[in-house]
Amino acid sequence: MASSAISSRDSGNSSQISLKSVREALIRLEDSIVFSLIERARHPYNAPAYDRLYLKSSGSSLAELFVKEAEHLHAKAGRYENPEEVPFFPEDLPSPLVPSYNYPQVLHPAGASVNITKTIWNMYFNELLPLFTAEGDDGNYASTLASDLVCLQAISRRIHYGKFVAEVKFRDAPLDYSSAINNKDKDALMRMLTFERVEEMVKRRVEKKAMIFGQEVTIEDKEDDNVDCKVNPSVVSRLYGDWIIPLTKLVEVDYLLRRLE
Ligand SMILES: C=C(O[C@@H]1C=C(C(=O)O)C=C[C@H]1O)C(=O)O
Repeated sequence: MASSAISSRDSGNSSQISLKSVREALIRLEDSIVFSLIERARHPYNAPAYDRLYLKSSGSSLAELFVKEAEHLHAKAGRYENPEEVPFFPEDLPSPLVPSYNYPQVLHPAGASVNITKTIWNMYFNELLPLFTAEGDDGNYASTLASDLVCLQAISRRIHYGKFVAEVKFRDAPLDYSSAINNKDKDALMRMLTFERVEEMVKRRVEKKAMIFGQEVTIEDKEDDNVDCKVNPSVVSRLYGDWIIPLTKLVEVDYLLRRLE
């Protein structure tokens, strides 16, 4: 299954994007998110990596420096040319060194600029990380932050995918959406784009993925059903229920409000 609904080389005509293909991309991103959390959980919380006082002279945390510098490198390699990718520190990013790739232009230009990375950053470091890491400090801050970066990128990509979801929903019912957009009626937009049954399925599926992907695999058959998971499946379900799904919907509403500019 492709991880993107729109940017694969042979996807051709951008108008072929559908709610089904976008939802398939979201399902594939669940795997990336669950695996990234499992990788991060190899290390304890490692508080100095996030403490601005730890790097005495810089005024930033090691986490901020790490993500900024990584994004500079990724920008040079062309990462942010893809409309699915949103940097956490868009200021002063270098231009790509690579020739441009012709990504299909699916999004409305005004909506393309929706960016809620600050909210995602605060949620990840202040709320989520303490829920799935053990207390403690093993000193491995570089590999810890490399894992944080992968988590942040996967979660942010999933949430900002709401732009594509919203574009498809708009194209499927332009008259209904246009009237709510013209009235700036956020509640009506939220009601129109919400599918509770789909959300319930997503939460149940990610919990199951965390259970399956996070098991210790042995060659003997296990008799014990009480397997220890590398990341608590109920934390993954909560991550989706409390943060990823509501923030995806926030991106959808923000995108739609700019869709007719
Ligand atoms: C992303 C969608 O929009 C909403 C958000 C969902 C999500 O974040 O998983 C699921 C259903 C909808 O309420 C969608 O319809 O697929």
